[in-house]
Amino acid sequence: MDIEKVNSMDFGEFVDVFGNIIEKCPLIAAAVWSQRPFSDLEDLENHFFAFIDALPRSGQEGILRCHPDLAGRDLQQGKLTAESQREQSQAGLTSLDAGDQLRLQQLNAQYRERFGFPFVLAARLSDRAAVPRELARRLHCQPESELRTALGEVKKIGHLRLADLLGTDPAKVE
Ligand SMILES: NC(=O)NC1=NC(=O)NC1=O
Repeated sequence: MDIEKVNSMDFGEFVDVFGNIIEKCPLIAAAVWSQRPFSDLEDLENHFFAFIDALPRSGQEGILRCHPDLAGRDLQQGKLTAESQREQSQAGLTSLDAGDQLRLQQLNAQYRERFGFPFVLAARLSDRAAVPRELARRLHCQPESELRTALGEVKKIGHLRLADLLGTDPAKVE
């Protein structure tokens, strides 16, 4: 998909295609649409990220709260979005043994208790051994820096989802 095609989309098509770049936050695509035309695919991505950066803290935390837990209830109940299902499956989270699953649930609960939002990590860049390790590490971070870290992960997830849609090379994950 090239940038001319993106710039030619009407509102409905744009939100249909890009509505889940940020998990369960189609509002962001709805807002970004009105900023077309985009000079290139990176410019499109930067508009998504700029929207997130411009939100008040409540909005940024709201984005994090729209993310399903890794190996959490939505995964167990088959309620994940297609993108999230693919990501969590690629990280090996769909085949954890009972012990690993319980440990992740406990860590997720501790993290949510401490920060007030769920632990978010780009699962496609991780694996079943690294997820609990990274969760346990970040559990001890300060709230301000952890919010920035978590939003950085939201952007990595968004970058990978955009790369899938646009057929671009996902290599540039800063
Ligand atoms: N809490 C999360 O980090 N969720 C997720 N990360 C992903 O990469 N996909 C998810 O659903």
